[in-house]
Amino acid sequence: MDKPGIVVTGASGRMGQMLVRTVLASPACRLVGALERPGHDWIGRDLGQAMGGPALGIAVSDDAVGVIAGAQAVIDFTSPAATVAFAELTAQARAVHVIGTTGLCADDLRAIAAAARHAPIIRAGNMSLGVNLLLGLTRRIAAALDEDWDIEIVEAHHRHKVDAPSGTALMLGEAAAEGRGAPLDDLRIPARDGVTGARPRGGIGFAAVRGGDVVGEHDVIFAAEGERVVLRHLATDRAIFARGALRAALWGQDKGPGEYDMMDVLGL
Ligand SMILES: NC(=O)C1=CN([C@@H]2O[C@H](COP(=O)(O)OP(=O)(O)OC[C@H]3O[C@@H](n4cnc5c(N)ncnc54)[C@H](O)[C@@H]3O)[C@@H](O)[C@H]2O)C=CC1
Ligand SMILES: O=C(O)C1=N[C@H](C(=O)O)C[C@H](O)C1
Repeated sequence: MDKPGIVVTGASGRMGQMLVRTVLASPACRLVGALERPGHDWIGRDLGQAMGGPALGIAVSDDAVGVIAGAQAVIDFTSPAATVAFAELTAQARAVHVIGTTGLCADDLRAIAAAARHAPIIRAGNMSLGVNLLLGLTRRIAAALDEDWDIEIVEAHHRHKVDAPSGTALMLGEAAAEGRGAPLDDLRIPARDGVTGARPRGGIGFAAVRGGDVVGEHDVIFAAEGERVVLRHLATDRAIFARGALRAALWGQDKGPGEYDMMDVLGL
């Protein structure tokens, strides 16, 4: 059987370019298309040349219907609105949709769930091995410690990031809430600003730092009287996310319709 053909969406983006390089370097798949948003100045240009290298013979396109129709997998790190549209098109093509996009709202998640009735969708706010390992540790530690231990999640990202808390921070928060035996919505402490009053016992707090070129840093802090436990993940190279996403696209090739995450892909 032919190697799976992969389409990268948002091909000019920070993750898009990293994904293009990762797919091209893999002997297990072929790059068959690159999508950008209508009006982007890469549309119609050769992808390799637009990235500052030799020609690849793949023109960057805004024809999502036509490009996705020829794919076995779509790797998508774009924006929530684009991802919802790609979910429907990828499901129509019965291809695997790997979603790295964060900042998705409840309506977006419902649309993605509807698309997953027709084809596999693998979605995670963080595709790295390290963060997915940290999810299990966070759940276990939160389950072992009582409410004398306050849980705070602190994340830092580059100045261009548009959503907060990060997708990873929310995943870590969900893991901590699961350890505490309650939904995150019940435990989440609203963002602090002004006279907030004392910290609610048992709540889970979030704080976001934005600046410079930080790739992604996450601390899960368990703080009690007299001691603290801190779990930390530092991403220093976006290649970790791209490798995870490609692994998910290949893993999904023999999977039936449904929603999956990186814990499924990694067997964690
Ligand atoms: N799950 C994970 O492991 C990771 C997730 N992310 C998430 O991925 C997303 C993208 O991040 P970056 O690459 O840093 O952003 P970026 O802004 O550099 O790239 C996004 C790209 O998507 C393109 N785009 C927007 N609408 C489009 C459309 N309708 N059709 C085609 N392309 C479209 C934009 O033009 C842009 O080139 C964010 O939500 C971010 O949080 C980022 C890193 C890791
Ligand atoms: O926008 C980013 O850059 C990142 N986004 C993801 C998130 O929201 O957690 C993953 C990673 O931290 C980088």
